[in-house]
Amino acid sequence: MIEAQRLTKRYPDATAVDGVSFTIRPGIVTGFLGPNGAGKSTTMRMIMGLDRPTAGTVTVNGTSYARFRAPLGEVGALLDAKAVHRGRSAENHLLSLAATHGIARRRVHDVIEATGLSTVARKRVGTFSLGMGQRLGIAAALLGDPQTLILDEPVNGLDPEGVLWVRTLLRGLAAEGRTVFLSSHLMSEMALTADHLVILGRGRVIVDAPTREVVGRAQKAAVQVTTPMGAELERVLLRHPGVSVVVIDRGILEVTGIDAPRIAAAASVEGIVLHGLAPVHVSLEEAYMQLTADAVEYRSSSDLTDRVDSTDPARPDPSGPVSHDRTTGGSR
Ligand SMILES: Nc1ncnc2c1ncn2[C@@H]1O[C@H](COP(=O)(O)OP(=O)(O)OP(=O)(O)O)[C@@H](O)[C@H]1O
Repeated sequence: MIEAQRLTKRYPDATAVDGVSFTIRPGIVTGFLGPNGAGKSTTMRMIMGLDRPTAGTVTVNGTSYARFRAPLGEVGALLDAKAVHRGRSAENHLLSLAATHGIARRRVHDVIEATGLSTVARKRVGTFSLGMGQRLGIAAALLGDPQTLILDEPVNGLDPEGVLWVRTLLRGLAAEGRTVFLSSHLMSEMALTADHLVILGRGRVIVDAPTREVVGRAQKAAVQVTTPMGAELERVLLRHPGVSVVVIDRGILEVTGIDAPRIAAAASVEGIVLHGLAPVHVSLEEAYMQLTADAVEYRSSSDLTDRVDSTDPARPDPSGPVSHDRTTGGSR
C-alpha cells in the first residue's frame, strides 16, 4: 500500500506536486496518468525518497522509503531505464544490485530468464535497444521479490509482444496481492492493464476512481447505426424530438436522443433496412482527453491551428463532405 497525504513539491519557478493525497491499494494494478508536466515522475521520485517533499508525506506499507533497511525487498522501481552503467553486462548489473542486499545468484538468473534477457545477459548494457533496457529495468525492480512495484512508463519502447508480456506480468503480480503502481501515456494499454486510475493535472489529483467508472462516466449514450439507407433513416429519425444524428461515414450514423429499440421500430415502420445497431463505447483515451482538457500545459501547434481556424468564416466545413451533424428539437 502506498499512501500520500497532502504531498507537495515546489521548485523555485513551479509547483510540481500540489497537495496530492491518494491510497494505492494492494491486489490491483493502479495506473497513474496525466499530461506532460502534471507531476507523475516527481510523485514517484518522492515515493522512492529521491526527491524530498516540500510538504506532506508519502509512505510505502506505512514506512517512508528512506527508513527501509533492505529497500529492494520492499519496493521494486523502474524510474529511469537508462540509469544503468552502460559498460557493464546486464548480468553484472543485476549481480551488483543483488550483492548490496545479499540476494542469491540464483534469483538473478531467475529474473533474467523471467524478463526474456537470457540470450543478451552477458552483453554490455550500452548496446541494448530501448526495449531491452526496459526489460533490464523491470528485472532490477523484480530482483528483491518486493511487495510493491512502481514503474514509470514500463512499456516505453517495447514491441507488441513486450507490451503484452508487461501487461500479463503486472496483472499476475497484482493477483498475487502485490501493490502495482505504473504510469503510462498509452491509454489503450492502460485501459487493459489498470483496474484503478489516479489522474493528475497541474500537480493535483483530478480523478481517483476505478478504470471502468472513469470510462463509464464519459459514455455518450449514443447508438451507431449501419444502414444502406442512411439518408432515409436520418430523415425519419429527425422527425423525433430531441434526436441528433451525426453521419460518421457513408451508411454509418451516430444517433443520440433515442434508444436502439426505438430506432429499429422507426426503421421497420418505414421499410428501412438496417445492417447493425450498436451502443457507442467511449475509449479511455476519449475519457482521459475530456477529463484533462483544462490541465494540458503543452499543446501541439496543430491543436492551436484548429482552434484559430475554427473562428475563420472562410474555413471549409471541418466535418468534410461526408460527416455532418443534425439535431432536432434544439436539444444541443
Ligand atoms: N528538478 C526540477 N527543477 C525544476 N522543475 C522541475 C524539476 N523536476 C520537475 N520539474 C517541473 O515539475 C513539473 C512536473 O514534472 P514531472 O516530470 O513530475 O511531470 P510528469 O507528469 O512526470 O511529466 P511527463 O509525462 O512529461 O514525464 C514540470 O513543470 C517540471 O518542469
